[in-house]
Amino acid sequence: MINKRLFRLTKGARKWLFISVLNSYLSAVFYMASMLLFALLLQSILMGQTALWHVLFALPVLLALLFARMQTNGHMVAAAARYSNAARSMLRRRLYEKVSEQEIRDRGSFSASELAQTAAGGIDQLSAYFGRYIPQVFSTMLIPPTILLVLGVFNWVVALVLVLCVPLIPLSILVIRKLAKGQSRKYWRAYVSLGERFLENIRGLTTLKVFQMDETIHREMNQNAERFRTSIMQVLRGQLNSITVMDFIVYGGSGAGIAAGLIQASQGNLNLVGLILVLLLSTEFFLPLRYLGSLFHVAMTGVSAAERLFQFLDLPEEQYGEQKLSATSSYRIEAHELSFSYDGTRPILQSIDFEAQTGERIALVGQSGSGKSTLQRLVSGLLRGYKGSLTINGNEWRDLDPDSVFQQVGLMSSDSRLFTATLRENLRFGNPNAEDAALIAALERVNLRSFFDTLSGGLDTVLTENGGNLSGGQKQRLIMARLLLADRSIYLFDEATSNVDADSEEIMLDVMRALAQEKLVIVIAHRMYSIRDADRIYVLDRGAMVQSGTHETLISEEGAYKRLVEEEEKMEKGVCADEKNELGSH
Ligand SMILES: Nc1ncnc2c1ncn2[C@@H]1O[C@H](COP(=O)(O)OP(=O)(O)OP(=O)(O)O)[C@@H](O)[C@H]1O
Repeated sequence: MINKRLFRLTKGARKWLFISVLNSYLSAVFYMASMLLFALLLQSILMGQTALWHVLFALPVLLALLFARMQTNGHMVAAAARYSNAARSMLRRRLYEKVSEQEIRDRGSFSASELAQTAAGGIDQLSAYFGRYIPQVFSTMLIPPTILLVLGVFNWVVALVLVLCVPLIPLSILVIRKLAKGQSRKYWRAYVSLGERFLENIRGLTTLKVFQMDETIHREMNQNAERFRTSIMQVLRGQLNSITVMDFIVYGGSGAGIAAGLIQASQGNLNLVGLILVLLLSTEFFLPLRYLGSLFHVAMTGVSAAERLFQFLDLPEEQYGEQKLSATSSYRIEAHELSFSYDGTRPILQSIDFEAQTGERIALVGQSGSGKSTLQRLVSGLLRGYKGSLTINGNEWRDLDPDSVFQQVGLMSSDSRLFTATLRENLRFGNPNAEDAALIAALERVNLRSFFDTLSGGLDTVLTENGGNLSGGQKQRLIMARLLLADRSIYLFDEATSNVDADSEEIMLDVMRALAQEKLVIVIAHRMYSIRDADRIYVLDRGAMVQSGTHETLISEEGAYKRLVEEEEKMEKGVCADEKNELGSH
């Protein structure tokens, strides 16, 4: 009835659940006490035995009980909301931790938009699960048995009739639950798929327009929306049907209890107070069960969202050590027989030997898919789970605490991002304490000073999403300035200069060369000419390290490096010839 894993997650917040259930129970007790008092008063009125002090005593007590019930109801709702909020923030925190851990590794079948939807809508669906459903399960276990006990004191036959009707409710809940589970899953899948496709299509709208696919996708989106509408209607229909069945059982059951009470009273087995209580409490006996039943659909939808969430949380995790990497002025990275696989089956890197140290500019080259980025990620400490040895200053990477590694390592790739914030805020991601003068000096190092001077807002200029109001070259140079402000000891550049103009590339390459005077710089290059003067070049081929050395030694060997250089030269000649032909034809 309660999803054990979801319930276990709320360990730290159960105090609020206890307070909510306690208040719900007290509220029911106050109600029963007020009904008993009311029944006694009514009996004395009907029997003509009412004295003035009866009324003077009963009225304030009734009012006090009413007030106490109102208060406990308020506390019940507030505590349940706190329980729900605490549970949802725990889930969100766990999800965000996992997302940041999983960012580099395989996210399995989970797209970014599904995760965003789960974090927002999915976890919100659980609001009713934690805030209403779970407290109600416990209240239902406590309140109806207490009412039964009170009625049983007056007449056990009435109590028995009510008890006999009870199994009908869990039975109907079980049937509804079976039917509803499939519907809730379908609803959640339709919801996620609609959101996912919508986000993807909006992001790729220009591409869709260029290929004149926007109309087709529009129609597809309409079909998705219709599927979503149908599944929502199914869930609502199921909910209405189940409420109708519940109502039938609740009012039928309380009718049976009242009928039994009347028969017992007519046979002289139930006094007037007892009869009035049967009339007033029979429906109250069934109401918690009915309310629980009506929450089932909401709860099931939340659980369906949680199932996907748990599948994500259960993806294998990176194992990190706790050893701190001590800060020093010189670092040496060594890999020996280093192998890696993302999924444990397909080898991506095989028996790699590699070394690099402060004061060097090291280049990694190779065909697309040869494993360069994977090696970079291992060296940056983002990926673990490797076989063989990878050390930094003699410390095995897998034993190190990731934060102490990230303090020394700066990584820039072609998909490093800028944020929707001012220029100053974006730069300060690198160093939150940097003064404006330091920010401007960093801009100067990447030759953005003159551009900065043209901005009317200066450092307060707001950048749109991922630097949308900058050119490709300006964006990458700005990201580089941010990295320089971080002042790391080891700099990793993964195709940082791809998609930038020749001028920007030259500026960025100069910065890398200058950095290598006193830092350790490892560059993944897609243009071979840009790393000709590197201290050492490593050549990867299908996950294996096939060559290493300087440009001069490598170009003199018949091997993968020479082939890569020749391919690039051939391509460049081809481009030049095309350009000449084009000019000739004009
Ligand atoms: N997160 C991932 N999960 C599973 N496989 C991955 C993942 N990232 C990369 N791979 C696979 O690992 C192999 C090496 O990829 P990697 O990105 O390291 O190559 P690369 O040499 O940097 O390629 P490119 O020059 O095209 O960027 C590829 O076959 C790729 O499919």
